[in-house]
Amino acid sequence: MTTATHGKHGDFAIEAKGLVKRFKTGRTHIEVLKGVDFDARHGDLTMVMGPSGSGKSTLIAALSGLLKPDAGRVDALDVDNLWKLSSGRIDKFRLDHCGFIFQGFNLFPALSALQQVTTVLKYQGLSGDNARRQATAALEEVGLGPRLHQRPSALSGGEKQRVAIARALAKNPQILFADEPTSALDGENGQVVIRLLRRAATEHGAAVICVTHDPRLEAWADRVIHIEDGRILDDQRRTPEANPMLASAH
Ligand SMILES: Nc1ncnc2c1ncn2[C@@H]1O[C@H](COP(=O)(O)OP(=O)(O)OP(=O)(O)O)[C@@H](O)[C@H]1O
Repeated sequence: MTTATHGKHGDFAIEAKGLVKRFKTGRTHIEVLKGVDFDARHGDLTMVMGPSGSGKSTLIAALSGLLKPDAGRVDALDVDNLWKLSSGRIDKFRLDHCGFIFQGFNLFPALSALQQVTTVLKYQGLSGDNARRQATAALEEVGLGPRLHQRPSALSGGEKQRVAIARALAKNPQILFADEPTSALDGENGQVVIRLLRRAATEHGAAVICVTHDPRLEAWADRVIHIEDGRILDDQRRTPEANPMLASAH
């Protein structure tokens, strides 16, 4: 199951130029993004690292159509200047093309693992049977075949995060945004999540953009971007280790 590279921006799934975002706190404005240029390619696992408060989550929100920047533009897939679209069309773009994974899992307490995933697919227009089939396949891919009918309260943190990943991947998104996806997980579950993100890039061809403090992710990344105080300080392309499990054990 590979997403063909497409979109008029070629290899780039997303390109942003000159992003500025300010927040008002009392009478003062703080500038959280100070003219950030950013891009991410299909098939790459791009890591965004930086200290707390450096603007990582704000960047993800501006790139994904969740938070309007004060200046700058975002071109994504076939869309020129995402922020010029109506809010309804931005929502549709996100629903059709983007997956999200957050540290808090964001699962509905009353729904089983299978229902968490089918709900999103039905919202996208799939019929009940197709949604169930696709959701089951996505949950099996993350190793949750035997836990399809459990609710979040009966799942471990690692399993909940895998449900969230299955939900994000089930629609085969071209862009996958992950914000601190391993921070609530122990080492072993963190590794499972990292491997799934790697696979989303390599096997599904998604542009995976992952904000993290977790240095274990670095071995799996194609690119590591460091952001500090609203500016990109460093942008390194690297070759992921053949066996990052072993690499990270040293
Ligand atoms: N809605 C808001 N109103 C005011 N200030 C905000 C708002 N959202 C974020 N900020 C501020 O912007 C700065 C950057 O926040 P952001 O969440 O992007 O940082 P981050 O790098 O993701 O941090 P962390 O690693 O702690 O999650 C912080 O100082 C934060 O307090």
